Amino acid sequence: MFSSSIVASAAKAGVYPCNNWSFRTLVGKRKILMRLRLDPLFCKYSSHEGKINIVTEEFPAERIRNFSIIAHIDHGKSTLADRMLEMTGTIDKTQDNRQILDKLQVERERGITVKAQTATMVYEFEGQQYLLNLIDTPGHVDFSYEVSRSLQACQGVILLVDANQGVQAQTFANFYLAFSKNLPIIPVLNKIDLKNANPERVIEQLSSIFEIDAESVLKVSAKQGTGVNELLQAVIDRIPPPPSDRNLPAKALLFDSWYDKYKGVALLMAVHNGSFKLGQHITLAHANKSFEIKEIGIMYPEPTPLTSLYAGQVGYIYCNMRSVKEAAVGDTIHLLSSPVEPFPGFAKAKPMVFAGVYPMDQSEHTQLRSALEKLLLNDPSVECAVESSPALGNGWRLGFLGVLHMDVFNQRLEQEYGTQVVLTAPSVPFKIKLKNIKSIKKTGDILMVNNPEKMPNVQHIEESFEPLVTGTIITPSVYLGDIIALCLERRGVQIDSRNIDSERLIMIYKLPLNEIVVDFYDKLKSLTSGYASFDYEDAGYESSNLSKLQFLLNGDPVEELSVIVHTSKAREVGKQVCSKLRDTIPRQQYQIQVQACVGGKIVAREDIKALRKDVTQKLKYGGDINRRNKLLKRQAEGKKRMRMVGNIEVPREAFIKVLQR
Ligand SMILES: Nc1nc2c(ncn2[C@@H]2O[C@H](COP(=O)(O)OP(=O)(O)OP(=O)(O)O)[C@@H](O)[C@H]2O)c(=O)[nH]1
Repeated sequence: MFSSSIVASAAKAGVYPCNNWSFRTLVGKRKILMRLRLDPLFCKYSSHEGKINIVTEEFPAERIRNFSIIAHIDHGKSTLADRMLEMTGTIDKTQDNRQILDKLQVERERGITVKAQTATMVYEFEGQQYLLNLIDTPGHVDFSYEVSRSLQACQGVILLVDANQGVQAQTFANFYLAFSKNLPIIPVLNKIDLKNANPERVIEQLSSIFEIDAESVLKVSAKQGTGVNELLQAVIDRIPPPPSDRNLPAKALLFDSWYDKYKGVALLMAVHNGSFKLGQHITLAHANKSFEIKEIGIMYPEPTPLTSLYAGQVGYIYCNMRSVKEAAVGDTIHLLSSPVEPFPGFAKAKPMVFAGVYPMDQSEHTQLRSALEKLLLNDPSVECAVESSPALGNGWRLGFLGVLHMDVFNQRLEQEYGTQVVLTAPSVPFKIKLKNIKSIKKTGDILMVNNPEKMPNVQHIEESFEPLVTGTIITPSVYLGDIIALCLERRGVQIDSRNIDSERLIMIYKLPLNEIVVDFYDKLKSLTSGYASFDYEDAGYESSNLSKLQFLLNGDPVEELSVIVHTSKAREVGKQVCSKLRDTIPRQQYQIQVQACVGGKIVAREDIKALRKDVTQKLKYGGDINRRNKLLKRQAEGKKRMRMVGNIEVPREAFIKVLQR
């Protein structure tokens, strides 16, 4: 039974429960007004002053606009989204709204968006109310899959450019992404309030690089709100309504999903045709199951329940889906009773770096698997396959879009699911052409090697290939010399270099992915005092002189430490890892030789001196027998955590330290 005061206050606010299921959730969470199911026609949302009515049925597709904000990192996308949400009364103006749509802890801590977020707003223009669905996207190249996925649910974009920094590498990449999808682009200069903003120079850049008409560029200060109203009007004027038909059978594109521990999987969808209503039975084109819609609503900006969603609208549903595997982004949602032609689906993300992920302790394997499944649902750009290692046990090999992506994923596992993992050093995917030898099953085949342990013997390799990228660097011209030297050191080949205005250059380089994946961007930033920006895209594979660098302890190979390197870098990398091993493997009762070798040839060596360790030494001259036994028992337990390499005990922690970056 619900308390009568709760029911009374709900009724006063003009909201009504639809069923007991929703009421129970509400009462449990004590967020009564936020969570109550609403009158079937009117959605009264009273979480802030100035209540507004959203009459979803009253918004035909002609009065709906779906758009994304795209830009280089830190050019102000999330701040602009804050102002738009304020101006449309979606969030309270009196609060200190800072990057409201950066909802994840990792986003707040790092000050970057890693996950595209959707928010619905109602905006009045020329006496008519419009429903605007905005998607705030990440700026960093490692999260570009989020941008391309978001663009599938939009009919246009706002391209934001910092009026001080001008066009940067991700402005370039994002412009072409939207351009290739034939989406209308509204060019907008942001931060015009800054003293050193130079809007005229940036407009010139936009015209010369993208052939954008100077007249079409808007100027705003997302921080102060200047020009944001005009921008909202331009969204209505310049972006077309979604092409949709209410009279056709219900059909929606699933473009994002997440896991709620109470309600299961949430599906974020763009409704193309027809409508979806609470209680209806739906299915997905690639899931062989039916689900009942238990909750349906819009992101306002938090999930806000309604009773239905209509063609052209963007919103979420909960349908008691528990298995994350059933919610593949790009899939088509339709009513069980009326099948539809499915959407073609999304192109899969192409991982650039791979790393092994293992539980800290094998007893946490099941917990980690469950956490991984849920996080993979929210980040479909990560590729996942099981693997095992003698030192680290059973785990997974994950493929990421870059090292920042990998770091963020690791941080999210810890913060959102409380799981601590061992993450091995990142490796890029190499291709190996095998020799035509009878003993090899797949003769002449090309083998994808994303784990150095799996690199075939040198005698079996006909040719090796490494992945390349086309890198775009935009920099003030004064740093030209330093950047050329850095790219040369990283085996880069210049393809193009030209001025984009009197002070700045754009340089295009072909670079091996292996050379840029870990620290290239950091080096570039420190060389140019943070003024250069960098973006890259896949540029296929090229034949390369690759070697598998192995590590030996007293002559025995330790496979999980192997790395694939360009032969010219084998000695340098070998030295680094050998000295790390020397510092992390505890001294034992005999000397240990740590060696790095390529194809049997030693390229680096360190020694760990012998040490006679007797844990009972302190008790030699008198001492309690019980204490002595206790110490011996503890030592025996410690040995269980050792990986034996020949007769050398290597503690698991040593592997973790060496394998981690
Ligand atoms: N002066 C000034 N600062 C702004 C303006 N807009 C944004 N900023 C600041 O620029 C910084 C980056 O803003 P964000 O909104 O996080 O940028 P973003 O593009 O969403 O960043 P990512 O999501 O990480 O790519 C913050 O410190 C903002 O306060 C503006 O109009 N004027």
